[in-house]
Amino acid sequence: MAFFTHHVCRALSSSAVRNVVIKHVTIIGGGQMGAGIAQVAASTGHSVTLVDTNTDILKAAVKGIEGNLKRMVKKKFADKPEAGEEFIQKALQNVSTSTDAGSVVQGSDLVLEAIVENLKVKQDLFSGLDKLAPAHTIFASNTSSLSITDIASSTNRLDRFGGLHFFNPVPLMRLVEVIATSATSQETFDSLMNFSKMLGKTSVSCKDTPGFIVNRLLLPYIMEAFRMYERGDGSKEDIDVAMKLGCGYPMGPFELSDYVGLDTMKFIMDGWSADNPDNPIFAQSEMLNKMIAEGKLGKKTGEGFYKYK
Ligand SMILES: C[C@H](O)CC(=O)SCCNC(=O)CCNC(=O)[C@H](O)C(C)(C)COP(=O)(O)OP(=O)(O)OC[C@H]1O[C@@H](n2cnc3c(N)ncnc32)[C@H](O)[C@@H]1OP(=O)(O)O
Ligand SMILES: NC(=O)c1ccc[n+]([C@@H]2O[C@H](COP(=O)([O-])OP(=O)(O)OC[C@H]3O[C@@H](n4cnc5c(N)ncnc54)[C@H](O)[C@@H]3O)[C@@H](O)[C@H]2O)c1
Repeated sequence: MAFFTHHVCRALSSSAVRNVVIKHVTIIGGGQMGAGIAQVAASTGHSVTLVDTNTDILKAAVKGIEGNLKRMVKKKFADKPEAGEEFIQKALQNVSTSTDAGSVVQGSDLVLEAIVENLKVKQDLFSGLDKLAPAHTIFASNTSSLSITDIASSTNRLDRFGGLHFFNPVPLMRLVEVIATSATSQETFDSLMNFSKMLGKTSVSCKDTPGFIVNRLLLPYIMEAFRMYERGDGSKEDIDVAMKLGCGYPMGPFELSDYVGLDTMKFIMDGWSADNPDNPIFAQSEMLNKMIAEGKLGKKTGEGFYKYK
C-alpha cells in the first residue's frame, strides 16, 4: 500500500441506516486505551461493556477506572463529596465486562476496538463480529497507524465502519480523530462525531491516510529523536528537557515513548517501513528493537528509556 493513496472522498452510502445515536458501547481491549475510553464513555452516561481475552486485565481495568474516577472527583466535587461519590457509583454501574465479544455485541450501537496494533488480528475480530452484531451497529477502530479501509475490508458493513482515534491518557487528552474511509456513510461519520462530542472531546475529521493527522507528524519527530540519541548527538535526558522547555511540550520524546509503549511504537513503525522501505523517515531503530527484545516496553513493564519501579 503506497503512502497517501487511499481513496479520500466519502461516499453517501446507498445502504446507510438512519443516524445512530450511540448509547450502548462495546469496547474491545481492556489495556491502557480501552480502559480509558470505557472510563470516559461510562462517566458521560453511556452503557459500556469492556471486553478482553484476559480476566486479570479486565479486573485491573475496572480497578484503574475506579482509581482514576476517585482522583478526578476529589478535584471536581471538592466541596460536594456526596455528589462525587454518587458520580463514581453511577459511572461504575455503567461498566460491565466480558471475555466473549460475540455474546455482548447484540445490544451495541457501537463496537470500538482497542486491541493489539496488528491488521490480521483486528480483521479476524471484526469479521467474526460482523456476523453477530445487529445491522445498525457501527464498527470503529482506535488504530494508531493501520488503514481503516484495510481493517473494514474484513466485514460487510463498509458504510458503517470508521476510525475513532483517541489519545493517551484518554480521560485527560481532549482530542479524538474521526476517520472516514471512501465507503463510510455520512450518517456513520455524523454519529461518530456526535459520540465524540458527547464524551466531551473535540474532534477533527481525518482522511484514511497512514497516521491520520497527529501520528503522521508525531512519529517522525520521535524517530528523529531516537536517531539523534543513537548518533550520540544528545543524551535522552537533554533531548527531553530541550523539547519540554524549548517547545512547551508536556513530555519529551523519550518520556512520551515510554508512556505510549515501545511495542506500540514499533508496531506502527514496522508497518510503515514495510510499506515504504526506501523512506529514511520510517527506517528501523536498532535501539528500539533491542529494548523490545529485552522486554523493556516502557511504563507498562516498569522500564523503557527510564525506570518506573
Ligand atoms: C500513539 C497513539 O496512537 C496516539 C497517542 O496517544 S500519542 C500520546 C498523546 N499523549 C501525550 O502527548 C501526553 C503528553 N503528556 C501530557 O499531556 C501530560 O504529561 C499528562 C496529561 C499525561 C500528565 O500531566 P501532568 O500534569 O504531568 O501529570 P499529573 O500531575 O500526574 O496529572 C495531572 C492531573 O491529571 C490526573 N490524571 C493523570 N492521569 C490520569 C488518568 N489516566 N485518568 C484520570 N486522571 C488522570 C492526575 O490525578 C492529576 O490530577 P490533579 O491535578 O487533580 O492532581
Ligand atoms: N498506547 C497509546 O498511546 C495508544 C494511543 C492511541 C491508540 N492506540 C492504539 O490502541 C490500540 C490498543 O493500544 P493499547 O496501548 O491500549 O494496548 P495494550 O497492550 O495496553 O492493550 C491491548 C489489550 O487488548 C487485548 N487483546 C488483544 N487481542 C484481543 C482480542 N482479540 N480480543 C480481546 N482483547 C484482546 C490484550 O489482552 C490487551 O489487554 C492499538 O491499536 C494502539 O495502536 C494506542
